[in-house]
Amino acid sequence: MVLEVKDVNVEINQTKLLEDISFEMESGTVLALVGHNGAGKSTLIKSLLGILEKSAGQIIINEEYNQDNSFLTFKQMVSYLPEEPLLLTELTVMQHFQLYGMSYELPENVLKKRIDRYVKGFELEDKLNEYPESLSKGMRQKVQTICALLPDTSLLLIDEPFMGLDIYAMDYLEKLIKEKAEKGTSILLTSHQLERIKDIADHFIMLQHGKIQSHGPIDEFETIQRRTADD
Ligand SMILES: Nc1ncnc2c1ncn2[C@@H]1O[C@H](COP(=O)(O)OP(=O)(O)OP(=O)(O)O)[C@@H](O)[C@H]1O
Repeated sequence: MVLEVKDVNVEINQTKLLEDISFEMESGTVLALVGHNGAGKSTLIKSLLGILEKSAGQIIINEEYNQDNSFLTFKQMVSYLPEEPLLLTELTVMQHFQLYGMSYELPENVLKKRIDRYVKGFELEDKLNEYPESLSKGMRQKVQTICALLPDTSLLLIDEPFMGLDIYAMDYLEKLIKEKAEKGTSILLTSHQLERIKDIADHFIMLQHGKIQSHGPIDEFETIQRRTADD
C-alpha cells in the first residue's frame, strides 16, 4: 500500500473537523475526495501533509514511513498542489520550478526536460522570467500545478486541480494526472467537477460533516449521487 490512513481524527478548538477517517491507496490509483463545501476535504488533505495536526490516528506511506516519526522522509514522498497558489513574490516562474526540482532532488536533465514539456503544454513559454504578481490568476495556478507535477513522488495530493484553469489547461492536466498514475504515483484529489472526476478516478470517498459517508469504485459513484439527490 502506498498510503494507509487509520482512524484519523482532527480537532480544532474542541470542534471535530474529521472523525475516524480510514482508507488505503494502492500504487498508481486515483482517489477522488468529494463532498459539499465544508465537508472536510481540504482538512483531510492538510492533515495528510502534516500541515494540520491530527488528534488521533496513523498515516503511513509505503508501509514503513509513519508521519509521526519519519516526517522528513514522509514529506519527500508527497507532493501537494494547494487550492490557492502559494507562490513566492521574490522568485520568478523558472526559479519556482528550480526550487521544486532541488527540494525533491530531481536530476538536472530530468528537471529541464519536464519543465520544457509542461511549460509548453500549459502555454507559459513567455512567462518564465516573470514574477507571480505579473501573472493572471490562471497562470499562477498553472505555475503551481507544474511545481507539484515535477517531482516523482509516491503520493500526489491535489486540492481542486481544475480551479481557474481554461478548458485546454484542464484537458492537459487530466492527461498528465492519468500519465502520472500509470507510472505508479497514487493521486488523491478533491473536486466539485464530478463529470471530469468520473473520467480520472478509480475510487471515490464521499465526506459529509467530517466523516466518510460512502466510498467505493468510481462506477458506483453515480448511483450514490442519484440516491443522495433523491433524499
Ligand atoms: N483552521 C480552521 N479552524 C477552524 N475550523 C476550520 C479550519 N479549517 C477548516 N475549518 C472548518 O472545517 C470544516 C471543513 O472545511 P474544509 O475546508 O476541509 O472543507 P472542504 O470540504 O474542503 O470544503 P470546500 O468544498 O468548500 O473547499 C469547515 O466547517 C470549516 O469551517
